[in-house]
Amino acid sequence: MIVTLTPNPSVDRAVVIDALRRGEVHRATESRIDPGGKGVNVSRALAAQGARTVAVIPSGGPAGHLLDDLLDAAGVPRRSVSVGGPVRMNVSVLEPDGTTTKLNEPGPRLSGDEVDALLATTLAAADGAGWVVGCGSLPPGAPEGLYADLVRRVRSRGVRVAVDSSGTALAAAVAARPHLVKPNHEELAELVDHRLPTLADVHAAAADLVADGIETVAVSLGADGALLVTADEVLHARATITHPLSTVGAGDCMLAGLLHGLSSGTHPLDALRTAVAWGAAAVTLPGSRVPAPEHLRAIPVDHTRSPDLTRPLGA
Ligand SMILES: Nc1ncnc2c1ncn2[C@@H]1O[C@H](COP(=O)(O)OP(=O)(O)O)[C@@H](O)[C@H]1O
Ligand SMILES: O=P(O)(O)OC[C@H]1O[C@](O)(COP(=O)(O)O)[C@@H](O)[C@@H]1O
Repeated sequence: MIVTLTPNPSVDRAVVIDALRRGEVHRATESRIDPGGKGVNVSRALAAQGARTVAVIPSGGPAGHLLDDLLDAAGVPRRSVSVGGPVRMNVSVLEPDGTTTKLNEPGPRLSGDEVDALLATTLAAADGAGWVVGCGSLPPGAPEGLYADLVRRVRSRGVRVAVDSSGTALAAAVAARPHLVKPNHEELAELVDHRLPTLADVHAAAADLVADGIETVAVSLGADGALLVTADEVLHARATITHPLSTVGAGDCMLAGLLHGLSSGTHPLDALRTAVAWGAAAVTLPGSRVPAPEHLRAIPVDHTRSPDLTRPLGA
């Protein structure tokens, strides 16, 4: 069982237009809504593959009701904590060449009691879980150290804990030593405060985090796949997708596949292969739709225990 905490979930609207031009009226050719927020997507991806999960979210306002309904309709188990402010609605603008522009709202302001209720609900759900994962940005009112607090409290219960966030929330969480972090390329560069142009740079930054006490650092690298670093191994996997449709939620599907693989006790290389297959399958689907088992069959994944670290990224 994998428990996800998304302190700032969303209803995601994806609109397809021919090309984005500032200041002009655009007529969308397609649109869809999905339940959103990073941990919500991790739970959706797990549930779509028949894996056990529960999503802990704050729920308030009309978008909160819609989010609850969308999750119920998708068969994603949830524990919603009622909050006063309205859940946010995020918009992704998708262009036919694969460019995705995301407009993310800040989210509702949470009170101290609401934050405490979210943590308490997550800890209650964590009893007997394989992993707990805290994901995404923090809404206004949530303390910067929320994930660090989550990490300490989940660890003290003997449960494994992961964090997928960015900026100061990620930096604070890293100091509390989660078992696993999943930054993307940009988030890792921001965390270590310098550019990471090659796989060797990504490896060095990830290895430093491992040396600081994080067991597994998995860095998602978009079309360059993902690098997984532990004290013993450096693993790389990637899948080639010729026509990406939407990258929204790909990182979340990748993390879901990784945690699923690791909790099934497979070797980390197999878990990374699963992760990359789930992430790559997600980019072949519209909006933040998560892959079903049939979407994974057509995704061949190259994987290696000895990656060429001199390779520039984005080549
Ligand atoms: N254009 C792409 N081609 C193939 N795989 C992709 C592509 N974009 C993303 N992926 C897959 O999805 C995963 C997550 O994507 P990434 O963009 O790194 O995450 P995030 O959404 O967190 O920024 C990658 O590790 C990779 O497996
Ligand atoms: O919490 P943040 O950083 O604002 O991100 C939330 C948004 O990111 C998503 O979780 C998608 O994440 P990724 O594209 O990074 O995988 C959306 O569902 C959601 O709208």
